[in-house]
Parts: sequence; C-alpha cells; structure tokens
Amino acid sequence: MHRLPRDPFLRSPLRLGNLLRTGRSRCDMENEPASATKDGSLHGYESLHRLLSSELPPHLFQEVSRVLYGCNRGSAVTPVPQTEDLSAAAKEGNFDVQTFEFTADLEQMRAPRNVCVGLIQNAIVLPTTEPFLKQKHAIMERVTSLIESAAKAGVNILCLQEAWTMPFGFCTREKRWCEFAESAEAGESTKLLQGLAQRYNMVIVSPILERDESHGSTIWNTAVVIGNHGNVIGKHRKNHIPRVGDFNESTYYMEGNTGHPVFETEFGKIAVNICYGRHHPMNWQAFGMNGAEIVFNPSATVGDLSEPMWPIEARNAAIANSYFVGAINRVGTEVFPNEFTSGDGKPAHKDFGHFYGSSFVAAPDASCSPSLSRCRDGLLVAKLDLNLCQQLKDKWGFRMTSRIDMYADFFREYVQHDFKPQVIHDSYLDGLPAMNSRTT
Ligand SMILES: NC(=O)NCCC(=O)O
Repeated sequence: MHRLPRDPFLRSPLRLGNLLRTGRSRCDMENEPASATKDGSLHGYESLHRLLSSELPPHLFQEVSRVLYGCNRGSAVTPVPQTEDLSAAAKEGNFDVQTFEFTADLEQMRAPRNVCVGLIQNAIVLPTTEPFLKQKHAIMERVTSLIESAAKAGVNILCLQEAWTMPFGFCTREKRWCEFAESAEAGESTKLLQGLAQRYNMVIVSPILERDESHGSTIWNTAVVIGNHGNVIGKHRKNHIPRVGDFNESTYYMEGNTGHPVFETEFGKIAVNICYGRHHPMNWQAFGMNGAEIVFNPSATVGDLSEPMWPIEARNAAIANSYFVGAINRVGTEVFPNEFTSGDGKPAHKDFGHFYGSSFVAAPDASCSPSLSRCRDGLLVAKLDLNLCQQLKDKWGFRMTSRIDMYADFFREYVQHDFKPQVIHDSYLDGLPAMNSRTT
C-alpha cells in the first residue's frame, strides 16, 4: 500500500499519478541514477527531510529524525506556524518559507535572550548573457521582496548568500565579472540594504564582491554588516579561498585581511565565516573565541562537490564552539556564455552544476533545522534563545577543556621551517625489534 506524500510539493497530479501508477518508490520511479533530478529536486522532493518524512512510516521517521537532526530540549526542531501574511507572500512569490524555534532552559539569573534570525537563498533572475546592470537589478528586486517577507516574519538579523548581487562567474576565470564589485561602504547594494535595515529594524549581513578603491581597486570577497539603524557596522573578508573544482576564485581575490571580527549588535554577537572557510575548523574556532553567538556561513557550492559535507560542517562547528550557525547556499544552475575548464580533464562546459540551496540553522546542542528547498528560492526563519550557547558551554565544557595553551605551543613549533613532525617509528618497519619489544 502506498502512503500519500505529505509534502505539498508532491501534490501535483502528475507526480502523484506517477507514484500511484507505477507502484514504485520515488527513487526508482523515474529510473534515474541515485542522484538529484534535473529540476534540482531529489526525485521530486525538495529536500532530504521532506523525502524522509514522506517515504518513511511516522514511527521510523521519528527515529531517523532523532538521530539525523537531533533534539532541542527533548523535541525535534519542527516547523512552527507562520502568519497568513507570510504564507501568502511565499505562495505568490514562489519561494520556500520555513519557520523554526530553538529554545533554551529558563534561567533564574538571566532573562531569555530571544532573537529571530533569517536566512535567504536565491537563484539569479536573468541569464548571465543579459547586461550586467539588468542582472544585478533583477536580483536586487527579488531579494528586496524576500527581505520584506523576512520583515513580516519579525526577523531581527538576516544573512544573504555569498556574492548575492551577481552570478557566481568565478568558475570562468573571465575578469569581466569583476564589474559586479562594489564599495563595501558606499556601493549600490549597501545603500539598498541600509534603507531596508533601517525601515525594518533589522541587522543585515550582505556578502558581496568588494572593490577597495583606497587600495588600488583591489577585489575582495566580503561580508558587509549593516546595523538595524542603517549604519555600516563593519565588514569581514573571506579568509580561505578555494582552489578546488570549478571554484577558481583565487583568480579574482586574495585571502582576507580582516581577521575574525565579531560584530556586537543590538540583537547579539555575530560573525561571518564565508563559504570555503567552513572547511577550516580553526576559522570557526577563532570566531567563537572572539565571542560569537551566531556565525553565518554564506556560501555558493554545488552538489557534486560538497553536498555530503554540507549538513555536517556547519553543524559540527555549532557543537564544537557552542554557538548557532546559519548556513546559506545559493540555488539553481547558472550557465555562462563561454565554455571553461578547470584542469581536471573533464570536457569544457558552460555551467557550474547545481547550487543545491538547502540552507539551515544548527544549534550548539547538536540539533538542527530541516533545510530549505534544494531547488527554489527560500527564506528560513529561526527563533533562537541565545542563552543556549552558555548553557551548552556549561554542560559540555568544550571551551574550558580546549587546551589552547598546548596548541599555541604546537603551532609555534609547526610554523618553523625546520619543524619535524612528532612521529614515533615502529622499528619493526626497518626489520629491527623495538628496544623494549616483547620477548617470548
Ligand atoms: N564559494 C566557495 O568558496 N565555494 C567553494 C566550494 C565549497 O566550499 O564547497
């Protein structure tokens, strides 16, 4: 007997018809390899969570969910009801909207520190062959409407995806994409967001391609942090630049020079670990050591390369550093005018592969939200009680037991050019018995 999918995405007569007619599960239904289908969905499901919740009997799904997604104070992180206003905007604007809540224990000496965080993922709007200004303005218009929806949801701190004003043209190595770079302090996107931040009393993190006029028009990959009064609080430049697959970003900009700043805002202490920096545990750690309570990870990454890592790295960082993480990935497939290769022997191609969206929030208690759609624009809203950060520090003591002094000594030695790795050699490898070897 077939269970009717609970996912509204599947309620199209065509999809359901296929399922019922063939009598097969979704994965073998379309006789495709065990990977995502062309529309970016997982064989018709917008996310892994929706696939599991629709395909598994409820009692099995509950167990899977507990193990895969964890529990926040004993319960799965499940969607909380949205206002009609917000649901209507999502329907009309065809974007995925999901709202979650992470609670903390009530404390006697501190009031709860509630904050509402929003993550926006979006596809480019126009083809990459359109005039650049038209492309940028079309994205800005779309993102403005998503921000307005975030305001309807009461979001206090919002983060956009990496290089949100442009297609992710860095795969091509063509320098013309540099035209999208703007001043962090006075560029068009910053001005737009300053107005929205002030109007909606919202802190907005805006990851853009930055052109630094004061330093020879240098290009950076930068997150601008705009305060809820419309002021630019500061900026952070991406610390780790990828040299993997089609991510030819090192052709455009260097490793950032802004350290690991934490921005103290009216709603909490936030930091930004831009995309590839999520593969570097010390990058996450340094933001935590500077006191971050929420670290955003605005990203642009594709399925073939990184999808198995995606649900793990941000979540591990949240656990290890006792803070919340908001991980955001762009969505859609971007096709570029000219073919490019990336020195991997694969045929020249014009697209980057599918940016799989799947933005989510991870909490310090190892719970995490289900992710947004793999194939549509989306807004994830998460209500957090920041007291959970300290409660987890007290419970697990990861910060207290981290032995930074021991590692400081080790790193001091490691950076010396004559550093010798601490390896203890088994003399049997040389055919000699070890000095204290067991004799029989
Ligand atoms: N944008 C970016 O740094 N992408 C690198 C690929 C990845 O980290 O998954």
